[in-house]
Amino acid sequence: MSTIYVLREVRPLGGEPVDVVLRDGVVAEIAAPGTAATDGATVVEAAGHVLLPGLVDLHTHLREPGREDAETVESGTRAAAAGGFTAVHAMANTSPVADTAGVVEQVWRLGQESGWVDVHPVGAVTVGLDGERLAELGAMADSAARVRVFSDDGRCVHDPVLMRRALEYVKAFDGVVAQHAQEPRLTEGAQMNEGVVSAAIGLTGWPAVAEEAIIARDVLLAEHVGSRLHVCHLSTAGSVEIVRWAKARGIDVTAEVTPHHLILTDELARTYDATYKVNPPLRTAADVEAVRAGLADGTIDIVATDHAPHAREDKDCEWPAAAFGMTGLETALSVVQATMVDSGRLTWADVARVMSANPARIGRVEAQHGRPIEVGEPANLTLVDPAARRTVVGAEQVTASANTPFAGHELPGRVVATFLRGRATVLDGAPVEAVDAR
Ligand SMILES: NC(=O)N[C@@H](CC(=O)O)C(=O)O
Ligand SMILES: [Zn+2]
Ligand SMILES: [Zn+2]
Repeated sequence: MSTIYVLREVRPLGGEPVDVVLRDGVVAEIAAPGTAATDGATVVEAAGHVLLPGLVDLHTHLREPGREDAETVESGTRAAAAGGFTAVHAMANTSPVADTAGVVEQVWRLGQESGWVDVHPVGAVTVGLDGERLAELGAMADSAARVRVFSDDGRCVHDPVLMRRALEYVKAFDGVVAQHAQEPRLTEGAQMNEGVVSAAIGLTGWPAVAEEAIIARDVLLAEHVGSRLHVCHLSTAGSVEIVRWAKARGIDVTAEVTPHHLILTDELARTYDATYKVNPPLRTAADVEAVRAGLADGTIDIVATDHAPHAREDKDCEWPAAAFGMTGLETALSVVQATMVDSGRLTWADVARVMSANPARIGRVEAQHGRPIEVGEPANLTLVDPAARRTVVGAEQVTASANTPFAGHELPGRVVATFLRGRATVLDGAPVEAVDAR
């Protein structure tokens, strides 16, 4: 028999307190505060805590198969649950690449076995991410993994003919192409944002135009083909402007920003600490302000972590030799609270939209995730204590990798509990071990 939970005096979406009862995998009852029957139930005292729909990450790197030393499906999904997520989309740049029905089904099955979150594999757009031949998009869509998001993330689909064909192809199964917007010729050897700091410290720059030129091209291609485009980890003020223009024109484009691009700038490169080396690079304070404004006004649809764990030897080296990427699953919600909620730019209901409902809809998992908190809905939920503060300690992170850029930072908010179909994956702020999966 499954455990019954009573979340006492909790505030759904930051609203008025109620008791929420989880039973048989669903929200079974919503009652006046302090009135729900607690016989046989586990009571979670949640006064002052905010209840959100379980977070959905459209952009996670789980590294399995191939780099299990950096992360596995098991460790990455446990980190996701700790961060308040109930579903993640696992990027295709594994080894082998997730470019066939066989590989996406393998990742999907590993996700099922892990039981921490629902894992939805992303399929590669091109064979081996080589940018030359389209992968078996239809076979991946029809597989048990039911792939709807396709991306060569880590690489840009830079050939406009291939990009056009991919956009045309995915229409047949309501898929979306998620583009890593990076013009390769403009970013050869690039190490960080091109600007005042790169000039001062002598690292090769990655100009904003290398991102913006691809986004501009792709929104026009999406319009021409009548297809759906998603822009990964948008990072510049110009990119926000282009997406805003495209949406005003009625183009079917969605965009994401990462937590790190909402708070960190290229000034950090002066440390030469490769923890801050990421693709796209950390930009300027003006770009940070522009992406915050874009997220607040709906131009940017979602926050996605781009959780990119790397083994120590790939990060503990000189900047030019280090891998691009930083972890993010366990700090995402706190960074969004710090930058957007505590500043009054987003409400908790908005956070539910940009971190759950919108990513669920874009990834076509909205039947299970990003649902309203109502009786009868699947109990995929996250309980947050917004008044808590914590100092991030790298070694205490659940992820198997140590490359968090927030070590030593004090951040607001704490995920107290996460529920996947009514089963607690996290309680009292810690993953529930011996998860009796499914
Ligand atoms: N974001 C990164 O810096 N790295 C990602 C690839 C990517 O998202 O482009 C990775 O796979 O490590
Ligand atoms: Zn990318
Ligand atoms: Zn990525």
